Amino acid sequence: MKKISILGSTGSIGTQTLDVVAMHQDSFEVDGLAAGSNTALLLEQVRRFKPKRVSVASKELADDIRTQLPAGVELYSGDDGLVQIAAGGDAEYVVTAVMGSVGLRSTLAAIEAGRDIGLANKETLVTAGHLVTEQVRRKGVKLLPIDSEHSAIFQCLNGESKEDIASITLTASGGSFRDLSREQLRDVTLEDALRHPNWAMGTKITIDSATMVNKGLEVIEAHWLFDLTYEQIEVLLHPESIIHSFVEFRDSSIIAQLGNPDMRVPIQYALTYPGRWHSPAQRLSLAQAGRLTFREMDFARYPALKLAIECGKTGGTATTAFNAANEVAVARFLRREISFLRIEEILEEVLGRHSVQSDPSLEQIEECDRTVRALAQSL
Ligand SMILES: NC(=O)C1=CN([C@@H]2O[C@H](COP(=O)(O)OP(=O)(O)OC[C@H]3O[C@@H](n4cnc5c(N)ncnc54)[C@H](OP(=O)(O)O)[C@@H]3O)[C@@H](O)[C@H]2O)C=CC1
Ligand SMILES: CC(=O)[C@@H](O)[C@H](O)COP(=O)(O)O
Ligand SMILES: [Mn+2]
Repeated sequence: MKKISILGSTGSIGTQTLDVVAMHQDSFEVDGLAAGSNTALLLEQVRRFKPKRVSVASKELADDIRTQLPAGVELYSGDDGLVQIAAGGDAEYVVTAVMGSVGLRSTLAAIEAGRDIGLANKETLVTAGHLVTEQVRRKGVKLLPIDSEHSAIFQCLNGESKEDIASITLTASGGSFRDLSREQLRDVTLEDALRHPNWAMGTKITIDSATMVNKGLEVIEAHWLFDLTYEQIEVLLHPESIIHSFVEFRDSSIIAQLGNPDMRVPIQYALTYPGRWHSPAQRLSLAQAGRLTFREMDFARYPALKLAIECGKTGGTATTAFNAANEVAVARFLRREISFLRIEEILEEVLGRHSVQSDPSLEQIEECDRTVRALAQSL
């Protein structure tokens, strides 16, 4: 029995993690669940998976559900609530699946408590990768990637030595607007942007895929997870999302990981590593797929990807600022306050004004995150 807690249990990754748990009920016990504001779904999850502790985004939401929880279930709220689910109780493994840098403190708390991490919350590594990876090393815990590209790279590197890696390539679907020119992006709607061609995901990451910010965040995530230089990390357009990513070694061999786009596979692998268990995912038939296609990444078409990689190379608070500005810009687009192209403009404007601090402490990261959010909201 592996005891796990899930931060963001009501989201796309959170619910799919519980699908995996439900499929292997004799192997997992759910200790804690943290949700945001979807209390109806959280209560359903409580009835089904019987966690000992739960958390919601605010005290008001906690007050709403207090009387509906079974006796004995501990109830927490807010950012401290997330930390309680991450580091309290006796889970040995924490899945971090909240959206955004709000997940940073709870991820650090889970690592400090000696828990292995299944990491979906890529913003945590983008905003403070040096703090997270340093703490992982110090505590000797496992940091297992859930993001499909990083799970693919992790699988390709199994048993290989780091010195033999020439480069890794993250594949990109191209997102909802991959067949549109920049000119055509002027008039796109929120509904269009939310129609990802291959993956059903939360709203924020779906918009990030359309701007190609998602791939930028993933390049930075890969830098921290695999300790590679930015020069070793490449990006390739692959509209079918069948090859999830690949590694080229110094002898020119390439090892890739393939599968139908279904997040339950990388989620399960992160939970069962190094084991491979039966999964409900539909098997990939290459004969049926017929052909796989690739296009070189067009950095002029996707300027936010270029900017993200530049921030990664700069380091320090540049990636913190990039992430915070993006979270705010995407939230504003989702509220229909700004147009799709304005997201990129806000990123450019914020980064243009940002003074980078190198090797920032947690407090400096949080201060940068706060300041940039205020600026991105005001633009
Ligand atoms: N979806 C996917 O296929 C993939 C996602 N990822 C990454 O995984 C992470 C989650 O993505 P996804 O599942 O799509 O996102 P969703 O928006 O679907 O889910 C986000 C989850 O976080 C919770 N949450 C949001 N804010 C807070 C808060 N302040 N306190 C506590 N909980 C909060 C939400 O709660 P509620 O809904 O109750 O408000 C929800 O459970 C992101 O970092 C994303 O980049 C990576 C690869 C693939
Ligand atoms: C499923 C997953 O890992 C997402 O991050 C996915 O990669 C999004 O696809 P694109 O960013 O390639 O459109
Ligand atoms: Mn991904």
